Amino acid sequence: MAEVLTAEAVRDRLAALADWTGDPAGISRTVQLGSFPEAIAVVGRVAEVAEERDHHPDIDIRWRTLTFRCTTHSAGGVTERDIDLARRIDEIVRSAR
Ligand SMILES: C[C@H](O)[C@H](O)[C@H]1CNC2=NC(N)=NC(=O)C2=N1
Repeated sequence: MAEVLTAEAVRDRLAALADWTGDPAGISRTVQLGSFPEAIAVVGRVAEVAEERDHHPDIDIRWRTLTFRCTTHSAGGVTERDIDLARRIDEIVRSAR
């Protein structure tokens, strides 16, 4: 099972993920899309990636604003799997804008 990163390791990884904040309990990013359908399309693409990886972010949907929170529930905190998922979410958001 993936190990929970230390606070220092999370800070280190977040230095390369400019839009994300967090700590060993979880990392999150809020993003506003152009419209509700665009936001839902992003959620759909993130859902595909999450299913492929069997690793799922918590997602809050408020009209066209999405908040993604990544933590590994089975490990009780942030692991490298969450860092990888955050990078993929960034790619999906980038290509949707
Ligand atoms: C059985 C299956 O592997 C688990 O339930 C997966 C599914 N997706 C998951 N996603 C996340 N973020 N954390 C988990 O611990 C997790 N567990």
